[in-house]
Amino acid sequence: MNPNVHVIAEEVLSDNWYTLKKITFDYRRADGVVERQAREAYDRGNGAVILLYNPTTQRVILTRQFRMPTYLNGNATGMLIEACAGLLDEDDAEACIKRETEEETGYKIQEVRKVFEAYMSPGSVTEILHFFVAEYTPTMKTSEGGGHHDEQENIEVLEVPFAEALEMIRDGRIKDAKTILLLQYAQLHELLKVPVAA
Ligand SMILES: Nc1nc2c(ncn2[C@@H]2O[C@H](COP(=O)(O)OP(=O)(O)O[C@H]3O[C@H](CO)[C@@H](O)[C@H](O)[C@@H]3O)[C@@H](O)[C@H]2O)c(=O)[nH]1
Ligand SMILES: [Mg+2]
Repeated sequence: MNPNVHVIAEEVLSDNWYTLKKITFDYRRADGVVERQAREAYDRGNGAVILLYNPTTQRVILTRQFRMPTYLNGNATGMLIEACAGLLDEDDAEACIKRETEEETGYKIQEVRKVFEAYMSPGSVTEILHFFVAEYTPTMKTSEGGGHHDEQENIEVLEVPFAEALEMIRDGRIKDAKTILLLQYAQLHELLKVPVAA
């Protein structure tokens, strides 16, 4: 607990699919002056994301789906290429990401490795995201994937050469922060080889 923060009031502004609150609080600045502030916070729970990579074929598994908030903000088709991800429910992050991987991509994976956690939009969204990587092989593909039919997910599964995925960051075809973080993690830690450009 932070002794410089004293919450005065919490008001629920919206409680539909997720929850938007307005928090009024007193904040003691470094110079000792106490200021009253208000901040809105959107709580949609926490999430997990995973990069599936195959060191033999030098490929990664990504997904493509429609994301309305991006459609509202400059993404002409609303389609977004992302690493497989999902919101946590009662399960822990590792169990959640294994289940989500099977639902969305059709790969049934046993071994995952957690690499870091990050707040993705700390000024407005409460969510912390758990980042994973895992190796996949063609034999792990047990179904088509595509996401939950009940949840109208319509997720397309893409298998992309790693070098091309990195190129897609540079040319703007990949514009999702969690996906960029994981692809750059893979590059930094040499999970896959990137051919040296001629
Ligand atoms: N009806 C309705 N459904 C919603 C709404 N918001 C989300 N959903 C549905 O709730 C489900 C959530 O699917 P998940 O796969 O669990 O989550 P995600 O949306 O892929 O979230 C992942 O990506 C986010 C964006 O990068 C991350 O923020 C999140 O942590 C996670 O990694 C999806 O079927 C989505 O359509 C809503 O307002 N109304
Ligand atoms: Mg998802």
